Amino acid sequence: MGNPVYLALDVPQLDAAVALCRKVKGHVGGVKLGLEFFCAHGHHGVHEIAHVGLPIFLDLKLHDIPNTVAGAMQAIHVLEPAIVTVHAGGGRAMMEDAKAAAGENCKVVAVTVLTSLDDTALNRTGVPGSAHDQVLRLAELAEASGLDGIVCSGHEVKAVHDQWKKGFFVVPGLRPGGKAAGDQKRVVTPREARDHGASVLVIGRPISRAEDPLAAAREIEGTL
Ligand SMILES: O=C(O)c1cc(=O)[nH]c(=O)n1[C@@H]1O[C@H](COP(=O)(O)O)[C@@H](O)[C@H]1O
Repeated sequence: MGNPVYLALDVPQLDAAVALCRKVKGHVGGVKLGLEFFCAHGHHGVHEIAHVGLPIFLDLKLHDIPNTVAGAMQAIHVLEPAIVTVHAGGGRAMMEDAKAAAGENCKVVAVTVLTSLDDTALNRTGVPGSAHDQVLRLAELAEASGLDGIVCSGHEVKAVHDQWKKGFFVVPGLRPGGKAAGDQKRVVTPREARDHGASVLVIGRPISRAEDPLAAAREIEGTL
């Protein structure tokens, strides 16, 4: 298996994002372009990053009525992303239509409970119980909707993997030992996530904000 680390390019400047990608190429398996990047640089920015030659994970967290989400999926076909995210909270019909509209080579994965939420913050959104149970419920719905997998934290990935053997599991909220969690609440190390069944490890600031991003990427690679 190749390097499972996808670098989250949550960097405002396009030239800085391209330079960072070039620097760590060979020590990450792909790059994740999220809302900050896409809102600032759109299709043009994705094309610029694609020239670096790493697989692209387009993390747009689509969440709308089925027709609108399917239209958005069709509009990003040309960018040939390897992975795209939608929110599981959009429901079964939305996920089914998103998958049907995605290209053949594009994995569609559902965001379950954001890694920035703990149980208390989740309960305040009106969802009772634990983040763990909600992730398992939404994973079941994503599988029934024909998606490839889900996004969850390293706290849940083992249980989800036990329930959905062939699922594709994206795990963010990763911090190599001792690194500041920041806004993340449900955090594990990259190695723990991998050992518990993660398919993709999403890592942003521990690499992008490191004094030496290449050294940070290499160090993480060495722990896997
Ligand atoms: O869908 C995601 O990638 C995602 C889901 C989630 O629950 N939590 C989460 O942090 N992410 C993304 O993963 C990345 C984590 O970045 P760092 O906290 O800097 O490593 C960010 O780009 C987030 O948008």
